[in-house]
Amino acid sequence: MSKIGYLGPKGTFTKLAVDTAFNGEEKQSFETIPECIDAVYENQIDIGVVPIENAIEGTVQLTVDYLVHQVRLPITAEIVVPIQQHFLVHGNFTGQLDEIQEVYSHSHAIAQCQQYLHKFIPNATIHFSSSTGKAAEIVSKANKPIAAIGNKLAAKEYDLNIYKENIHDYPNNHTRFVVLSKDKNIININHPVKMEKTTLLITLPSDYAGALHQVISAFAWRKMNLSKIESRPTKTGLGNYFFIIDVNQSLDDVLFPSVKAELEALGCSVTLLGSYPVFQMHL
Ligand SMILES: O=C(O)C(=O)Cc1ccccc1
Repeated sequence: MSKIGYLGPKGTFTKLAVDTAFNGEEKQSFETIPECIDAVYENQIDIGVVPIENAIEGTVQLTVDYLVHQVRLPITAEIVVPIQQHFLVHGNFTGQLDEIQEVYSHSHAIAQCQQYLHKFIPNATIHFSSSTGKAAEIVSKANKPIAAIGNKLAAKEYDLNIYKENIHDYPNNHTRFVVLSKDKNIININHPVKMEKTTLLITLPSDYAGALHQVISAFAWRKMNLSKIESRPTKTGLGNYFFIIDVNQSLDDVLFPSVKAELEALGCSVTLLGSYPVFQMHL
């Protein structure tokens, strides 16, 4: 039986993702994304699950940067989960919304509910917490009118009332979670595979006109479909970037080696971050 770590504490969306995708396994919560990734690296756990991208707010930069710059672990699966954000208050709170002085949540959850916060409690102070579960924990222990943004599991785990359901600004809210493990054979997710994907990290040669165009062309003329391309600073100086590219197919012996050779001939470096199945969850 594998030991699975996740961004906790109890009641996070990551925990919901883990509970839906894996059953029966031993689970351990971590307060931060780097702690969870480190634990896989140091073999304290076999599998780590952390958020990587939200449909409304975009990439979870901490996850990408930690995986690229600090601890390289293969992505061995992706779990996509629908996200519903609720406004959670302490059970003792019976007052009006405008009495709420502070709102706690993960920065992505706050960003997903920007319009609701702006419209209904524009004067509340926003506090960012390491996760939505942590925010719910803080509210459960507080003795003043504060609120958290989180899911139904958090309301249940911390005995909070759902003051208002579905406060996220856009209806089609989903988050992608990456499954990280040294051994891809231990991943046992009994759900239909939606698609196969490969994630590459590409660094361009500096000062080379049209380099990005040529990189994209290498995939285009091979009819390799890209579902994401994102630039991030290399952290070596202003204006230096690497690209993370998601290709909608699994690693093979023909197309990927030839793309790699073509890009390397241009002076690019190409690193594989993972080739993995994508599972779409329905909660
Ligand atoms: O904080 C959580 O519950 C997480 O798992 C991270 C997150 C935050 C907001 C939306 C999706 C995932």
